[in-house]
Amino acid sequence: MAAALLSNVTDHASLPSSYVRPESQRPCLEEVITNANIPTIDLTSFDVVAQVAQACSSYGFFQVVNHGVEVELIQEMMEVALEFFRLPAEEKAKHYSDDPAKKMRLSTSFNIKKETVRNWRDYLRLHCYPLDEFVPTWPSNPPTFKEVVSTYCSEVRQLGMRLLRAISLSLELEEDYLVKVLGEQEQHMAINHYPKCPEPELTYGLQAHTDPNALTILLPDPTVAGLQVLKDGQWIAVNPQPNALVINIGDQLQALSNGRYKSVQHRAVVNKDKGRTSVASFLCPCNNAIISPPEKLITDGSPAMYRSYTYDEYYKKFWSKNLDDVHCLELFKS
Ligand SMILES: O=C(O)CCC(=O)C(=O)O
Ligand SMILES: [Fe+2]
Repeated sequence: MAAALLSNVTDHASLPSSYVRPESQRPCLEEVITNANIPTIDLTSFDVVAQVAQACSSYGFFQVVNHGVEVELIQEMMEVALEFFRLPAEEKAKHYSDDPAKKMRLSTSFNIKKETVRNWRDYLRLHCYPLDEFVPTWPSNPPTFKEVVSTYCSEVRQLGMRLLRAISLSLELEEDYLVKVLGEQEQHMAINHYPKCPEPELTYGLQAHTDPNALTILLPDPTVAGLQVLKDGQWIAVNPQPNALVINIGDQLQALSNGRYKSVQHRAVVNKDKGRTSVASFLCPCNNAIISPPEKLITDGSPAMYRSYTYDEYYKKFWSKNLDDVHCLELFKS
């Protein structure tokens, strides 16, 4: 099974047809805007809430600096992620699974049982909260994996809570509104690895999608750009900044903000000369959290956009679909 992993092959001579997108769905790399970038917010600035409001309503994406996650830890996290994908095929095979219900699995593409065209990506998905429940199930190779990743997860969680409080305030809600509604949040991680690709203009590392969770904190590869964000119908390249983390609003914050903040489409493209690695941390509502727009954000001019639902219902629907299908939130419109 693990033979399916892209990272088991050092140099791919040509792009297998299963990865080739139809002409109308290719990335058109020459049309991507590379000199714009998403907003950067210094979390020590005095007007963080106003900057968050601006970034969330205009881009749904921003980078943060002075975010409190130690620089050495960020570097160690990236290093252990790279090391993991360099492990021998037999070692990686132990973790391989295509079943999205598994709480720890190494897989490839996105959802190979549902999709028609593959994505040029391998990924390791982990559940990360509570740590003492899940760390024992994680890979023990590389030997520093558990320690580095668990420390990174706790720091990122703290940052996530801080951001959720700023986002609540930016919506003129009580500071702990979102943290309370989301309940005992789950935390998932996707360590994405996109090897060098022989024909990057024909495929994606990860096709356009929105994140189904509440808030995502991405550690991008500092050496190569690849993440692109849709803004006013155009794809903007996110140029990684040293030690910055990339934040985006997921589907649940779009619903909980009654559509004021958008869970924006983004994608990862690949390139010929360099592999790329990214580490996405997803804060997810607890399964029985009720997602429903706050009274305060429902007005005559903006009625409730979505019906109430539990996150469990949403997440099951999300994984039962292919990313090419209609957007999952559309199915929850009131
Ligand atoms: O690799 C990236 O830059 C994006 C990853 C991503 O969007 C995801 O894992 O949901
Ligand atoms: Fe994503």
